[in-house]
Amino acid sequence: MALSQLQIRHFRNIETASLTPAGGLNLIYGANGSGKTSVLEAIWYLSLGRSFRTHLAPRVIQHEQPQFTLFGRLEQGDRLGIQRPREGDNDVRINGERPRRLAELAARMPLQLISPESFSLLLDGPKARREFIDWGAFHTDPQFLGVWSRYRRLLKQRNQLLRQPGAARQISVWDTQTAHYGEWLTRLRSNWVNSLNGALKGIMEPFLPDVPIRVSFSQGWDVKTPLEQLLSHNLERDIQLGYTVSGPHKADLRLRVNKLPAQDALSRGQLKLLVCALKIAQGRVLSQQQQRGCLYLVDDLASELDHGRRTLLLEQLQHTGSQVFVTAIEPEQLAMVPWGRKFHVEHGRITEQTD
Ligand SMILES: Nc1ncnc2c1ncn2[C@@H]1O[C@H](COP(=O)(O)OP(=O)(O)OP(=O)(O)O)[C@@H](O)[C@H]1O
Repeated sequence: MALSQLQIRHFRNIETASLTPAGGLNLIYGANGSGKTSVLEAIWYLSLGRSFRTHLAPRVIQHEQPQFTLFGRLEQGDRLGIQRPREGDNDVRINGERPRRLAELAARMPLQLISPESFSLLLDGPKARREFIDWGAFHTDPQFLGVWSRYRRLLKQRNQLLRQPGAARQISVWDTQTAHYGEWLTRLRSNWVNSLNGALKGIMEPFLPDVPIRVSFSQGWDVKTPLEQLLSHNLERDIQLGYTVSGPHKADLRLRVNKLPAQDALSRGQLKLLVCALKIAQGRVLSQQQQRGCLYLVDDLASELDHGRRTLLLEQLQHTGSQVFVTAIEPEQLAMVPWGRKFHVEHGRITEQTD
């Protein structure tokens, strides 16, 4: 899966740009504030219908402009487009048609973002790690989205009923369904983490040799207890608290080094490498299971990494065989691999550079 064409109009400081990226490594370089991250943000927006920097979509529309437009063509021919006016919603098109769900965009263009903020995967609460697991389950199992949405709806309804006096009997009736979808969701997640663990071993070794990292799936409640039994057992407490305390909505990915949480045992550079290894492993399992890879967006690759680790990361990205977009301030910082294409960004203008 690769973008063979990208057009950006009135997005951040980019007035208009048209890129024909390489199927492999693409370098986007330029001074601070030139618009490099905005290119990655545009690709991300085109896949997910939102930014990774703000939840306020009008912020990404170029100042003084009424809307932005993004267009991408995938190598197998699909055409993706999004237009976003200051007032109103995204107008999304796939091959000229409005999709029923935004998720249809994401399904066509799986992305992994590695940025200086990616540490949050390890440092923040479990939500980011659940999303990380769910990314893989979503892209490899067509049932995932339906099962996940159903569980979320049932959980929301349960939490509403927990706050209604006298609804205990009604909750018990619904709990059979909640448990059914919750257990199903957990199986899909657990399958994904098992596959991920297999791929991670080989990837982690060159990144963090001699660091014994253990990755395990925590499903959100005691594995020995069936979910329906747990919900029934916790009902009184859940009513008192007004929400469902345990279940798949509390799932997490645990990363430990010698029994310590990874974030307490590793340096910042090592944490960045661990995040990179996890994201590269996600893409590898996807391509093994689906014969289609994901696209990697790597913002400010050089930060926190020494020359040897930068080389290693670039080589590992190259080995994925995926399309990769990397930003850097100085192209010389990343001259250790042959780049498919290089783009120079200056005050929002993007030009392809030939050596
Ligand atoms: N809505 C907008 N309209 C116009 N310009 C904007 C808008 N939002 C942000 N900008 C400007 O766009 C520029 C590009 O920002 P971007 O983060 O893409 O740069 P960058 O090249 O990645 O910088 P750095 O190397 O410092 O990370 C910034 O100067 C910013 O002030």
